[in-house]
Amino acid sequence: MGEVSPDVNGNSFSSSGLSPSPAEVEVARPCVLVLDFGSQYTQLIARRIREMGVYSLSLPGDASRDRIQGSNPAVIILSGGPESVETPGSPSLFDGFFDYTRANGVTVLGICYGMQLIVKLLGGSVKRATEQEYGRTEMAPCASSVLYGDCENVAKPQVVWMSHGDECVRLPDGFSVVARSEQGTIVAIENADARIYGLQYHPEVTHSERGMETFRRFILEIAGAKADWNMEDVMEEQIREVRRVVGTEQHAICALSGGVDSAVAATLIHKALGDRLHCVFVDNGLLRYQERERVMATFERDMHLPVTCIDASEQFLSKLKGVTDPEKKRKIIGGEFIAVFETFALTMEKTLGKRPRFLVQGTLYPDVIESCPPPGSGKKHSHTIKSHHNVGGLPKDMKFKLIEPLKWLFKDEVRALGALLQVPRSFLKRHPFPGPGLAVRVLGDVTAGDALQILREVDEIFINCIKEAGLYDEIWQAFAVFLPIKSVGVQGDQRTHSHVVALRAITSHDGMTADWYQFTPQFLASVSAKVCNGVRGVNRVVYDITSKPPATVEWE
Ligand SMILES: Nc1ncnc2c1ncn2[C@@H]1O[C@H](COP(=O)(O)OP(=O)(O)OP(=O)(O)O)[C@@H](O)[C@H]1O
Ligand SMILES: O=c1[nH]c(=O)c2[nH+]cn([C@@H]3O[C@H](COP(=O)(O)O)[C@@H](O)[C@H]3O)c2[nH]1
Ligand SMILES: NC(=O)CC[C@H](N)C(=O)O
Ligand SMILES: [Mg+2]
Repeated sequence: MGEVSPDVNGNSFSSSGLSPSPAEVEVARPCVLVLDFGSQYTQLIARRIREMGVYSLSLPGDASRDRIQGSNPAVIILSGGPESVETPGSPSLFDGFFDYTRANGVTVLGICYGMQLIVKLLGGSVKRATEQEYGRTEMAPCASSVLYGDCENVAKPQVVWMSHGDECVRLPDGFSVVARSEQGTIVAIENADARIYGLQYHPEVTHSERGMETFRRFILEIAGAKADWNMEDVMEEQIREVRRVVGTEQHAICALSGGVDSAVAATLIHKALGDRLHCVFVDNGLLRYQERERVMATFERDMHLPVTCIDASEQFLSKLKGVTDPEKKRKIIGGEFIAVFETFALTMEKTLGKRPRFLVQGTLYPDVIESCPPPGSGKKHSHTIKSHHNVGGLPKDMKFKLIEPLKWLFKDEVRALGALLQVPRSFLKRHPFPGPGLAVRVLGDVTAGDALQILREVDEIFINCIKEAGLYDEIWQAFAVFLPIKSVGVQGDQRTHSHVVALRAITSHDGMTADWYQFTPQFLASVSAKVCNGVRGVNRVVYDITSKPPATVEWE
């Protein structure tokens, strides 16, 4: 474990040992192997397995027989993916895959695309569905299966999370249907003799209410995997790894944002490097109401980390002037962040006598997944959903080597690691705030009119109302969005033609799937009144009632 491998930008980083690079896969220890067909959830599957204390790796879906065999899988999970199995050239398994699994007693589970692939390859049929299913769907087991605890849950409905447009319409010989959705779609299949199972929905996402129960039964009972892997080793492993990569002389800069991830990353790296770590917080002009003052005060008071604050707001905003394309905005912001860090490194060189060569970022796995396929994750079939500023938004020629100790972790794992590292609770409880900040919440040109100012005021009112109602901790993330449209209103008997703002609040565990938060109508009414009364230029407030999928959390 712990090879230095090139990251998405061609720089070096220390891989965490949680999701090894291909070079690290030559391990004889039996594992649960996730074969990746480009799902947004591949690492989530691997992570769910880690939560069960079971060792897990991932490889590309079309990996060769030798590569798969070399990783010694006791169980193979075929992930979902954006392609259709009916499209010529769509990713598939090596020839003779099922002969191999049968001969070696490997248990197989296909999820979504993975299930469709099983059905197609073994002689059943998959078609474009008349009704696509995205997000919340109700289904019920229709036959006794260990997946659902034998007879116990037959005919009992459960809410599951779907994301598919194709469906299995005829099963291969030896397979039976064990669950259907409320509209009759086949959502679970099995061939217990051949040890092959399939789920059309995503048991790995927390919004599938009993998904983990089913997933657990599959891994532990049906496949009989061993639970002998310990997540607490991660911290020690990372500290050792960072020391190895940075050595005893070099210095590192840590980009601190006031958010959970960078606070945890900084604490971890501080343990490894001590005062060779130099933290920097950037005011990019896209921060929330009084964010800079609040964050700097918290760093000093609670974290006792020396942090330099750099005001680069004019630099960011001038580059963003007139830019409306969301991906362009993200790339500009990623580039400007690095430009600021490089200038800071030069300043540090004057006092230290050497330039810090490493940049620590609190990048998480969801940032990476949605930005681009990371090497070593086995992902090469995924679509880019958005380029997170700290991953897909970075310039190719940057001079730092990246250290991203949380790169294979999800938010809730980071919070758990933070608690282990005694990061103050005030940090761990904060809602996530994206690096590109309000730029992805002002749709269109960020610098147009007083959009940023209006958004800051609306956001502050909304968050304060949530805090006053005691709801902050049960909501995963809440914010306002500035829409580049105006609507007609009547205020004080006068006709107004003013801005519309949207409010969004979600529940989630890891940012990968989310549901909208169900406020009471009274709460929404009071926020709406406060916003229209208190913020000049706004005469209409709407509430976003879309889950992820089909929407993402941020609007851009
Ligand atoms: N204003 C900023 N100044 C310096 N670094 C930043 C800033 N905003 C973001 N970053 C860097 O980008 C990384 C990714 O941002 P992201 O918002 O995902 O994480 P976070 O801010 O640490 O945590 P959270 O997701 O809880 O807000 C951060 O961990 C940090 O390293
Ligand atoms: O560091 C970040 N850099 C980014 O560029 C970025 N874009 C989105 N987010 C946050 O990630 C989570 C998932 O958001 P999306 O569903 O909008 O992709 C949510 O918590 C988002 O706020 C970002 N974080
Ligand atoms: N999430 C998935 O795996 C989707 C599989 C396939 N692309 C479909 O739409 O049915
Ligand atoms: Mg943040």
